[in-house]
Amino acid sequence: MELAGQALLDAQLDLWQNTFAYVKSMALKSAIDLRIAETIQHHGGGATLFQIATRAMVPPAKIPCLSRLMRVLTATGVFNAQKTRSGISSCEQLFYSLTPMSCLLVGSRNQAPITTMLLQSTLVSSLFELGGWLRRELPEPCMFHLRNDHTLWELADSDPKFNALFNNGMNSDTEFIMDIVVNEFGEVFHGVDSLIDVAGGHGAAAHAIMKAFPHLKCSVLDLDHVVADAPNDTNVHYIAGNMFETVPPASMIFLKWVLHDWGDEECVKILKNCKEAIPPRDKGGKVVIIDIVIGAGQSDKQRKEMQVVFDLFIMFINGIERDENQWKKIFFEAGFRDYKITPVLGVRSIIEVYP
Ligand SMILES: C[S@@+](CC[C@H](N)C(=O)[O-])C[C@H]1O[C@@H](n2cnc3c(N)ncnc32)[C@H](O)[C@@H]1O
Ligand SMILES: O=c1cc(-c2ccc(O)cc2)oc2c(O)c(O)ccc12
Repeated sequence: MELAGQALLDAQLDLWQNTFAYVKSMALKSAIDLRIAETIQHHGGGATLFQIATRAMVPPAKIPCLSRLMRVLTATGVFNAQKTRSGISSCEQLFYSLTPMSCLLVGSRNQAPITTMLLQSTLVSSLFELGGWLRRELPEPCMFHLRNDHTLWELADSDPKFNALFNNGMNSDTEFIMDIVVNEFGEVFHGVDSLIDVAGGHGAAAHAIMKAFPHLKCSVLDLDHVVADAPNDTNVHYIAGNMFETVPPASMIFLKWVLHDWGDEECVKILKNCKEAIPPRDKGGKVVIIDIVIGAGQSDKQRKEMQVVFDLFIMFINGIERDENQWKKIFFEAGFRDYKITPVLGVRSIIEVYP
């Protein structure tokens, strides 16, 4: 392909957009670190540069740099900026406000904890290993292990700060998505009287389900050290155990963001244990999975791109996002007979699996 003129410059622009994508990520991270969305909300939905600088403790000499950061965050749709005349001099100044994206950095649907977790250095730096990791023969450590000398789960177990960052991040995601699941797709839980949230962490999903359906008896199964730190002020019942060994009985088994951590063989093992835990289909038994199904649902470019980017991202812990055929294969190998994919959670789907 011989490019010339404008096409050549457009190609360079594409290259730069991909090369500098991380600068946008770091601008977003700094907006969270400096609590800019909270400052805008604190000032009634519109804040000046000076107000943002004051609450973020940015010294006067750095205000021009902060202004340049705000220019990027406005250009990339994180914030809006509007010119307004104010004060005695009636000079023009910018008022920054929230966009739908930055509304997710404040309030009850706050996604700042998961965004902070995703943009911290142990995770981001793992992806520096991608090229080298691809050249290594199997079996070998995942990118996270190569970079940090521990698996993610080992680090969570040994480093309380990392553990808190990870659990708070996962909790904020769970609260966000479960609010939609129970309010808009609550029929998934109809006819169910007991549920085990397998590998449910600190129980944010079980808590949301119990709040919406108080008759439902909800338990969380997770590893000893996770259950040891679980909150004790809820009606959720916590069970310390290993999903590869056994899953306690219930009419429904719930798995959110769990199977994408594991290869097919491990998933089949987990799903077989889930199948043993539930009654037959005509007695209401089913497994409900919240995960990505690549290619399911609206196939707009942005959604499809996010699904495959997420798949590459989760490779950092040897995880995988699956398409329908890949899911089908593990369901049938685990002995299930039927499944239904409802692709209604943005890039994620609700998958109901029947014995
Ligand atoms: C990505 S987190 C998902 C947590 C939760 N489902 C959510 O969406 O917030 C994966 C969870 O799997 C748990 N886990 C890993 N190995 C496990 C095992 N063998 N048995 C039970 N839980 C396990 C981890 O402790 C962690 O809480
Ligand atoms: O490192 C992660 C990140 C996530 C994740 C990303 C985006 C969200 O909105 C929620 C969660 O999920 C993970 C996960 O499920 C896992 O088992 C390991 C690592 C991560």
